[in-house]
Amino acid sequence: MTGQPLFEMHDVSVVRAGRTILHVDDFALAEGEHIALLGPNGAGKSTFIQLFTREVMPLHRDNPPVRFRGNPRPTLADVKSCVGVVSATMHDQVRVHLPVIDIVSGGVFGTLGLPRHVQVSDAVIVKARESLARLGIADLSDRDVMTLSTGQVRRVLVARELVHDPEVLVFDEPCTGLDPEGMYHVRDAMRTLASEGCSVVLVTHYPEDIIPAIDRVLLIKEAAIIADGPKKELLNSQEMTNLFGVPLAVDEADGWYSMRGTY
Ligand SMILES: Nc1ncnc2c1ncn2[C@@H]1O[C@H](COP(=O)(O)OP(=O)(O)OP(=O)(O)O)[C@@H](O)[C@H]1O
Repeated sequence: MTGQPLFEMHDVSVVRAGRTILHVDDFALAEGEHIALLGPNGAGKSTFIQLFTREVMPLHRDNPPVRFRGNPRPTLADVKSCVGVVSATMHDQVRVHLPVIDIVSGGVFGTLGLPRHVQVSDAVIVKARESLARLGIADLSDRDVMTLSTGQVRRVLVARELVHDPEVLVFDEPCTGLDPEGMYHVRDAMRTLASEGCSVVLVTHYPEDIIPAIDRVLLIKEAAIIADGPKKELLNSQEMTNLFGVPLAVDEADGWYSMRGTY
């Protein structure tokens, strides 16, 4: 790795209710790098992401265990200025009748719609329309978000993150609850953004979500990183069977992976 990493961890422990829910010996993510975190329910993936986004603090160490661009004490604002997050949890919060353009413009304020009494500038609206166009959903701009399909809302939430030009986009289980059409478009959005130079950090249970541009895979199980390396070495039947604890077979075609149970 050349240059200063975007994010590094050394001897990091997160403890909740007296239990270590994640321990990381060493990890570094380079600027612009794409990565997928794969692991079973409760493994510690979201905790890992929340360390990155400064929503979770590790146990104190004399030598700061987490650094963001070399800074041992980055603020939430430092991280938010360059990292966007799209998650199914955020999706659950979309429960108001608002035009899509307001949802996307709200990304500038970090809110799901536009805050009361806020007059949004023309520049923000232009940026929001551009973000929708980047994802191929410009035609949804004036629709009531509550009338969209689950897959369309998920893409609107990606567009909402794009309004502040993130350098890194975290996709936390982005395809959960989507039908094949929704999955297709969300994976296509990840593909487009990665090809445009945005670093993609993906959290998933399924190799199918891992777009070809992601080469590095982190396997997380029982609060620890059990493997960190190129996907061609880790996305195979043996590693997946060990990771999820049931017999699984992995196939690859044109850089895309698929996984099924063997019985
Ligand atoms: N505040 C908390 N108090 C106690 N336990 C917690 C707390 N937060 C998380 N945990 C536990 O820590 C473990 C790791 O949680 P985490 O959400 O990071 O897992 P995950 O890999 O993202 O799981 P999933 O795939 O189900 O989303 C889980 O067993 C969870 O129950």
